[in-house]
Amino acid sequence: MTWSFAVATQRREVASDAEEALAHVTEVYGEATAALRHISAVQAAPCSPAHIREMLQLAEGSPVVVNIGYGRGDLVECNSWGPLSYRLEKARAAETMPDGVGVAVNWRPKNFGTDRAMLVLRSGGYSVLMDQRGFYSDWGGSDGSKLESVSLASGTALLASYAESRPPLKSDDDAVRSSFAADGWTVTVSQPAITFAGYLSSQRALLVPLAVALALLFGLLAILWLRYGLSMAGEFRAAVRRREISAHYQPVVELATGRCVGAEALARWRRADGSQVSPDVFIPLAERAGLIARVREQVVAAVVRDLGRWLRANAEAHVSINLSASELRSESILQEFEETFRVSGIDCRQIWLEVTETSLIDMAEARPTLVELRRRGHRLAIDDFGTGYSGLSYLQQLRVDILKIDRCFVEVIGSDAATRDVTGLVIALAHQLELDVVAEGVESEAQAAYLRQRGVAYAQGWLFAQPLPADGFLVFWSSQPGRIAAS
Ligand SMILES: Nc1nc2c(ncn2[C@@H]2O[C@H](COP(=O)(O)O[C@H]3[C@@H](O)[C@H](n4cnc5c(=O)[nH]c(N)nc54)O[C@@H]3COP(=O)(O)O)[C@@H](O)[C@H]2O)c(=O)[nH]1
Repeated sequence: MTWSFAVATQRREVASDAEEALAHVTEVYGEATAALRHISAVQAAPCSPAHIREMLQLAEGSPVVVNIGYGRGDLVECNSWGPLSYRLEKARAAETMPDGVGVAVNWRPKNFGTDRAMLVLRSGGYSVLMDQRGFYSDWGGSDGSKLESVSLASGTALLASYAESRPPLKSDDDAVRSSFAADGWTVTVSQPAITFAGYLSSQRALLVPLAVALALLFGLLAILWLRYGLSMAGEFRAAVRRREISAHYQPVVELATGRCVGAEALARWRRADGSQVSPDVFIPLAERAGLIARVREQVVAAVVRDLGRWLRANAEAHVSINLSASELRSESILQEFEETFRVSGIDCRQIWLEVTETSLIDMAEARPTLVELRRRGHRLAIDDFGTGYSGLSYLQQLRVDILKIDRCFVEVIGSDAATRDVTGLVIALAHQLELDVVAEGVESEAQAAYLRQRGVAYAQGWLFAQPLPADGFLVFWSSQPGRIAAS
């Protein structure tokens, strides 16, 4: 049971107790009015022995009536115990109940004990005395419920006794209260409000085993995750050692003509069981294990092996390669690239280099490497543009050539999302900076049309092609009108 459910349940319980209390009050009152009706119908001479006997029998036979008195004027002449030898004034009825019976509340008769509070029902010459404690006792509420007050419609509350004066209510304490009114009566029932600590303790029998079960489950999951992570890390390390990282190529198309102009190389790792592991998993693993440079080196080797001939045959085509932040911190990549592209005969201008905004946070470390790579002819692209945390200050410190608009700005095109307008602003900004724009993650013709209309030069995404193995990419390239595959 949840906490809010427990609170609502308590409120419902107190409300139902209030209804029950009111039923009890009207029942008690009903017994007294029944006695009043009965005695009013008796034909005996007033205050005769027969009349007094009737009054005594009724009082003794009723659980709620204490005494019945009779008198023709303002004084009681006789009651259930006999004719009165002293002067006793009748209680004055201050209110009238819906059934027409006049009542005096909280009457304190001298000869019944000083703390007893009586309700007196007046009709004809009769006064029926009820002990008001009867309203408060045996009303049958739930455990912890207390009948706080019984009042008349006027608001006058009935004391249970003068010794134990119930009203006025304390309205500012920590209790849940409910009032119910009907037939000229209003009752208020209360229960101490459940506290959260009390709730927890009441749920202990359920919560303790649940907590233990959850702790065991989490422990087990942590162990499995750790073992999986460790085995995955070990497996990956071995795969890198065996040079098993390959590349797939996602075509980049020119939006104005629809023609493929190049590709993005995306690292791929196929495990021994044939399953592919997403780069979203193994690239962070490589970063943590200090293996990212070796992964990138294998991707570059794959590009040279897979597409070297094609690049040499198509001087205007390009392949872009992702660089990680850690690789920009050292200059070792410079020598490696220099050698690789010189030996393979690939023009550096055909190798675009993608870096994310976030990797440029430490510009002082990244800048020298990137400036030198660009001087050699590589084109620099800012990947996932708009999703980094670096602000745009890097654009003042580093000359770049291309902005790759992140998928999240493309997928909102045509939707009602608040970021929809940002897409247009990002494109306008890139144009203002005289940069080429590549839109990522284009999946629909409507998105392509929007981008084309705003002068975006290039796009990649499932609308055109998924990342393809080298063979598939070359088939895609040569199927374009006017394109020839490398022979
Ligand atoms: N440092 C390096 N990071 C790399 C390298 N290879 C990949 N990555 C990064 O891993 C991330 C996931 O890449 P991947 O699972 O390959 O996903 C790419 C595409 O498949 C996917 N994509 C392309 N088009 C669509 C599309 O229309 N819809 C859609 N839902 N997804 C699409 O996007 C990923 C390419 O993202 P990006 O690089 O931002 O262009 C990814 O962050 C890679 O960068 C690596 O060698 N080094």
